[in-house]
Amino acid sequence: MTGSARVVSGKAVPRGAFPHVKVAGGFVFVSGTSSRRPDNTFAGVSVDEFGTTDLDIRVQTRAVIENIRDLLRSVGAELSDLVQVTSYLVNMNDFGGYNEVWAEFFDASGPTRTTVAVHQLPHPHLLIEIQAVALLPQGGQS
Ligand SMILES: O=C(O)C/C=C/C(=O)C(=O)O
Repeated sequence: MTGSARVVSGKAVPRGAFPHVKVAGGFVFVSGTSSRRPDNTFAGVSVDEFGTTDLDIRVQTRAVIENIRDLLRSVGAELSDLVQVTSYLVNMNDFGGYNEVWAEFFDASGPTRTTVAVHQLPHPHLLIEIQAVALLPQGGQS
């Protein structure tokens, strides 16, 4: 297969036969990433004793970006190396909270971005998933 693919230890295991990251042609391709933790719980999700579920777009967005940061670091790249991002929201009413947290990490010199709403993500507690491409810096692990 083309490129160098990695499943990164210490991160939530992919829920299918695909890697977290693939380095190819000098770029790092990051698979769709959620707020899922290594123990398969989710940041930004709380359920009370009655089963009432609270989903927090700000917490989920921050966790997704931090998960992508960790995946990039596994090959020697950083968030500042991102060149293109696609974000998937299940509800565009979350756009404001998502955008607010985004701006804690990036400004208009950062990656190009496209945000779309999708019908569903791979778990009902997910509000957001992000897929990204970074330029592998000199000294990164291809
Ligand atoms: O890994 C997750 O929690 C969410 C992302 C899943 C995918 O994008 C996928 O399985 O293709």
